Amino acid sequence: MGVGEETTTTVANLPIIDLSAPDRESTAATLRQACIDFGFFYIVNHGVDKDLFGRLFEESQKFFTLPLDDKMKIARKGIRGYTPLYHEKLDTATSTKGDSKEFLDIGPLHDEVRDSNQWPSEELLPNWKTTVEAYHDKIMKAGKRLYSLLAVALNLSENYFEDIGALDPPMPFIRLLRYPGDLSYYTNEVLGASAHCDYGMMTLLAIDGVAGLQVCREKDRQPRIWEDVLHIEGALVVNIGDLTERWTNNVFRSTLHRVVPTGQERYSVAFYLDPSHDLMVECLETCCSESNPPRFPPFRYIDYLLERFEGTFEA
Ligand SMILES: O=C(O)CCC(=O)C(=O)O
Ligand SMILES: [Fe+2]
Repeated sequence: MGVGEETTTTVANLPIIDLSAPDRESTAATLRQACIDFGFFYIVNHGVDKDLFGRLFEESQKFFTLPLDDKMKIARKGIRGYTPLYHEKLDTATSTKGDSKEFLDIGPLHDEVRDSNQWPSEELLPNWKTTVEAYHDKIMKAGKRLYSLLAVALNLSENYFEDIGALDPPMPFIRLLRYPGDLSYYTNEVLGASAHCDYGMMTLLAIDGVAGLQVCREKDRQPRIWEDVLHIEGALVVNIGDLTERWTNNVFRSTLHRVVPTGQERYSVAFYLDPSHDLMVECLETCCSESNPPRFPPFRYIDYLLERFEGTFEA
């Protein structure tokens, strides 16, 4: 767990945002406060039903249960495909081997790039692709609702992110993750996911009910205080990424988080809701003023993203 870090006993009391609530102004106000206080919240009534979550986790489990040779047939090329245990290290400040997790990244599914994805063999897993595509479809719809709610929460027009081309095209990634249950895969330094902030706009995370996810609200304070994020049946956990922190001039926070081992195997599915790679990101007009000037110069999203990836993957 690292020197100077406390073990956690408290539970993060994260706000719950109802995506289908009729009063959008009041939902947006709750979202704003959640992004200022925590950078993490739950969403409910998001349009992904229990049956689809069930099928998604079932297919995920089937993939990770395949022999390593089969999984390596779709080993990561660029930023898509399978990454075995210990090959990614989210906390680049530590000198140990990578995180104890394996995962499969499925990139955007719009027409021009959908063929760049690597899918498990249809003979081995006949329902895999259709299940992940169905999940992508539903969660992207939830993501678009979040985009407009976020705009309202920032005192911008509801279509703000669409109007500036953030969805032109959107570049979301689905990451299916498995953390081994056997504690011999971990050490004090090797966690399931080492402490990190997400890079992009927002992450919508489906977790399977096994504990392990923790947040640290004060990233610069030592020792770090970690709080457990509990699973709420049917809810997704959402967190703000560094891109949004910069976009909002640090008004919304991108919160440090990690996954610690519990002795139980754990599955999760992250949906990184990322904007168009060519998007120019500059401080939102509602987040700066003469007395509070922008803290970050404008940047093109892909340039920033590639910089963030540096050093996290083993060559
Ligand atoms: O598996 C989890 O619960 C967290 C995953 C995560 O933080 C990430 O993929 O960025
Ligand atoms: Fe994360």
